[in-house]
Amino acid sequence: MRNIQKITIGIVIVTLVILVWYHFRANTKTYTVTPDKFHFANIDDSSKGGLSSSAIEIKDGKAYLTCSVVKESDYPWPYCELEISLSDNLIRGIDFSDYNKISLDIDYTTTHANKRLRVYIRNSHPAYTRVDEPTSLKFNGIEYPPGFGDGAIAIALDTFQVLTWWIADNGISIEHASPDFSNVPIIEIATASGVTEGEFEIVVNSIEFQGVWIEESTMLKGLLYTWLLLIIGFILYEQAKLHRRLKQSHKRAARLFKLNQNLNEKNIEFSELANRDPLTGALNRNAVQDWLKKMAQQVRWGNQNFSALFIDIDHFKNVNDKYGHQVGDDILREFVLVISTHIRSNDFLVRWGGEEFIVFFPETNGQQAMSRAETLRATIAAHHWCHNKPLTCSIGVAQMGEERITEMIARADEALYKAKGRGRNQVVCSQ
Ligand SMILES: Nc1nc2c(ncn2[C@@H]2O[C@H](COP(=O)(O)OP(=O)(O)OP(=O)(O)O)[C@@H](O)[C@H]2O)c(=O)[nH]1
Repeated sequence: MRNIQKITIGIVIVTLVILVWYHFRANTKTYTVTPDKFHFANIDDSSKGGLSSSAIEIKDGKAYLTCSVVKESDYPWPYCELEISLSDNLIRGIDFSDYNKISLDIDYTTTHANKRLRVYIRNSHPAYTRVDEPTSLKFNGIEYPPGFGDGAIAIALDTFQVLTWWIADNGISIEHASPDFSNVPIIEIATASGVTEGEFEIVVNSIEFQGVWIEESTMLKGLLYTWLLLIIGFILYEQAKLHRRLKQSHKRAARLFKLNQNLNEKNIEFSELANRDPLTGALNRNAVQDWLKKMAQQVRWGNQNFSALFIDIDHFKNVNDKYGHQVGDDILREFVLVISTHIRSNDFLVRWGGEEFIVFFPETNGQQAMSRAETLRATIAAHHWCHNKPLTCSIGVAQMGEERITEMIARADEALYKAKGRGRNQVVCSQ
């Protein structure tokens, strides 16, 4: 399996796991505020000159606050409340900014018509908190009717509001006028603001802050970016692969091109070799076969004269015997060179076998051929050879008549035979 497929399958599985995990709320985080962990205390207006009274009892992890609110005093806002200290000072509290709800399970009974409770989550900040002044803690507040036996009610923290009198009295800047839960040393649960008198019982069954480890939007963004990265990665990977393949195929094409060139060169070389005698470089029989057929046709149609010279080196065996085969080879090569330089460009010199050569003369009749044969014979006889000894040759001449090429060659051969018989180093023309 390709790597990209493995990565895709991996990310699909991770995506599904995250979605399932999110769906079943495994993402939820909680922070419980209980009397076991924190100090729960009762407060009432008696400390401020009021006549109200209250008592608190902690039992089975629950807090029971009973309270009699009495108005007949100079204190204008009688109340009682449950104060939960999350810290031993007003400066350092708990950071709940990562939570988005507070779940309150409170049973509330009262003789008063107002069945609501005030909940304050007090926040501390150096900008407005004074160490010895509890009212300087920010009032993030809400009022709600908890009911009795209704179970937990989750209240979104963003529904809390900062009390306007606290903002005004403390000269709070706009920057700090909005709810803040980043440093909470105190939570307060108090009777409603309009309460004047009556009997109250507040039972705090549980207080729990709720949040999520990862916000849904963050999670979705994360998944989206991961998929985008994967797609971009995939496109880049495919492009790189395509580029690589293209480069490889260019290289292959260049290699093939070179190979073809070499093959062509070799073909030319081989066909040359096939047409040439490897020792002397003179043409061989094969090289002139087609050309000879054409010439024979031309002669038959009366278009031209065509003659052949059958040339044989005299006593060549003696040369071999006396100077060695190697020198014999050198003389053969030299012989071809001398003849080649004394014939026309449209004449053909062919090594017919051993030390026998044929020169084909197109556009040449028997008389002209005799004359040129004589010149060649004289040139050979006058040449200064590599073994420093004179060398001669005998030549049989034939002009092509109404016959086949082989017949003309046979006649030239016969003439050569006659030349040899007459003492060599001479030219004899076939009649
Ligand atoms: N060095 C060399 N010798 C060759 C080659 N081909 C043929 N010969 C020799 O050519 C000689 C031909 O000898 P013969 O046919 O007896 O004739 P000759 O000695 O030339 O005498 P005449 O033709 O009668 O004048 C032989 O000794 C061959 O070995 C070759 O490629 N290289």
